Amino acid sequence: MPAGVILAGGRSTRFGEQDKAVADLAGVPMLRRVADRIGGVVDELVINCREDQRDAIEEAVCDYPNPTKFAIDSDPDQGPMAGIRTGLAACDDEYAFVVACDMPFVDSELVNYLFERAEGHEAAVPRLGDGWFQTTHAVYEPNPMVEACDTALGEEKRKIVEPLFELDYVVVEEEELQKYGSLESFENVNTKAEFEAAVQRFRP
Ligand SMILES: Nc1nc2c(ncn2[C@@H]2O[C@H](COP(=O)(O)OP(=O)(O)OP(=O)(O)O)[C@@H](O)[C@H]2O)c(=O)[nH]1
Repeated sequence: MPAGVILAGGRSTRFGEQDKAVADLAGVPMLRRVADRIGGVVDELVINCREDQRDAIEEAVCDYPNPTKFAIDSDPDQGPMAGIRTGLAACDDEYAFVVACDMPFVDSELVNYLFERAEGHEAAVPRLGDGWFQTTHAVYEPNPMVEACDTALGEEKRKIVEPLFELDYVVVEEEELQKYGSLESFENVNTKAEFEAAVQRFRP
């Protein structure tokens, strides 16, 4: 089975004081909810974060059933693309699903489908009806994507779609995604209000 990479190296500025990765989402840290949701479709889990986040995140995944490793940012605050790069560089697998720590509704059926669509290509990237590529909810072949991120970062191109254009990638459109899973998968939690709304949805 392939790997899962959870991105958690952001500063949660819209969220407030606390690191949203480990915020208690109806009894379970948010990042752990993401990990649990994808646990059946990935065998190893790579967590990208800063060194100062590590202890709290380690506690959140200490009893996670699959092998877990950390990919720590040597140069923090370089944006999500740098996080994707660091996370993927720690993967030995043929493919990896990259997901943000603030996507607690991630749907494993969709993740499975993205792995299928990536076969024979270097990436499978969803695109929703609004036209945005969901690069932090996508499957990549680690080596080519790491190389493409290095090129983009080296040229100071910070847009997260930039490395894609170096890859043989397939776009998975909203209409297709809907047939295989729930679009809730792409919802992310940025603010306290969004977090409270998510808590209500997780409460029995
Ligand atoms: N490694 C790394 N990951 C990042 C960085 N910035 C954002 N991310 C991750 O990328 C994903 C999407 O980022 P955002 O939703 O903007 O999260 P954030 O940056 O923590 O939140 P804001 O500060 O409110 O923008 C999250 O999983 C973040 O943890 C960064 O500078 N480095």
